[in-house]
Amino acid sequence: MTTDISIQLHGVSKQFDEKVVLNGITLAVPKAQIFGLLGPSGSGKTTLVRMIAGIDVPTSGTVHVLGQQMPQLAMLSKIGYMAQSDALYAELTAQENLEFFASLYGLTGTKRKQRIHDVMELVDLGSHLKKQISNYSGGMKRRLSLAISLLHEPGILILDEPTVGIDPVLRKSIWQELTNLSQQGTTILVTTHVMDEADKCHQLGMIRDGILTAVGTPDELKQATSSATIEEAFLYYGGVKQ
Ligand SMILES: Nc1ncnc2c1ncn2[C@@H]1O[C@H](COP(=O)(O)OP(=O)(O)OP(=O)(O)O)[C@@H](O)[C@H]1O
Repeated sequence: MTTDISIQLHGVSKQFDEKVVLNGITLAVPKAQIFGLLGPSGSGKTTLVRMIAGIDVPTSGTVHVLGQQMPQLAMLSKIGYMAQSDALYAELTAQENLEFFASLYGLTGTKRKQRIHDVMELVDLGSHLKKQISNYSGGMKRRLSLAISLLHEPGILILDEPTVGIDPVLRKSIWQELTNLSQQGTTILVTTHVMDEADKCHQLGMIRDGILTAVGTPDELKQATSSATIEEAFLYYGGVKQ
């Protein structure tokens, strides 16, 4: 495996009982790239990112992250994962949630304090640190989940629809930060339904019924489908446009 590939999948399939959800996915994501996964609801995006994060295992095929076969406990500290549903402790404050995750990642002392401050500023929740999560809105919970995934400065960031419920102004600054992180060497895998976000990715993978139907830069996918926009290309690969 070449060292400049951060995420490598070979023939990854996943079956739940009789149902084939992913079918033979082979994919390589280079280091420092923002790779977007696009596909209709139920096409298998979450199932795929969960296997890359090491939370689930393929029925067949292999997943390597930074050259290590997944799942692997030692990779926990190298991966930031933001799931679609927020994994937060509702009865605790934001600060207590952040401190819990920081301790999982071995962050202590001044460094922990600094990181908590930095990630909360980034998601514009700096003034809500002491608030109990049960009093957070849906969008605030999403932002806190994103902050937690960034806490330990992971080399691999896996974000499952990170900007759902986040207003356009903050969405823009979050994407600016994702671009900065990728420029500093972070590899980012993101699922999205938002087309202007898809356009900001270096490469896109289109998934339909568990099959990776196309991979390329936004411009390549537009050209290949004679589409003026990514939305049109998405509809083509999603099977809507004839
Ligand atoms: N644990 C499970 N057991 C059985 N079926 C499952 C399980 N997890 C996912 N599925 C099925 O796998 C398919 C793909 O689901 P997945 O959540 O990966 O899709 P998705 O592309 O992320 O959808 P969305 O965009 O709506 O989030 C769906 O039909 C779903 O019902």
